[in-house]
Amino acid sequence: MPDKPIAIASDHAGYELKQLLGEELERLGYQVLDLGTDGAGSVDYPDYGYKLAEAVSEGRSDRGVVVCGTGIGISMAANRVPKVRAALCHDVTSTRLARLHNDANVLALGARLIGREVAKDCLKAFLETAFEGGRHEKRVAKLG
Ligand SMILES: O=C(CO)[C@H](O)[C@H](O)[C@H](O)COP(=O)(O)O
Repeated sequence: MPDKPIAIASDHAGYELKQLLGEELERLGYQVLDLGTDGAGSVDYPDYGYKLAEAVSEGRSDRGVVVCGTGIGISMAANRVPKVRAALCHDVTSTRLARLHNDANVLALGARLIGREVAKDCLKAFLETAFEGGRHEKRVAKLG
């Protein structure tokens, strides 16, 4: 298990799935850093995308999960923060490849697009798949 917690954040559209994934993380034995939102009331996804990305960029967490309705807006926000590589994934294959090839440190999910079981499978793949390195090292380095 990592020393640092897994950070999670969402807007209102992703709130329910974020809660579910937080519970799943705890069930799997991970520490969780929940950065909100804290209910189903309408909020703005950039606020939570930035908040989580800053926690990863500053080293308070090595991995994070962000959720909004589609995963698009919150991943756009997260990717504006230095050292963050957020990958919007819809299935286990894209999630595995985001780790293997891109060394993604943030998983973005769309709560209105994927089911709960797929989301949990993506979460597990995100946490359990190592970066492949090799030819991918210099490409990831070019992302800054
Ligand atoms: O940012 C998004 C789209 O890229 C998210 O899906 C938001 O959750 C969505 O836009 C929120 O929509 P709502 O109608 O305000 O619930």
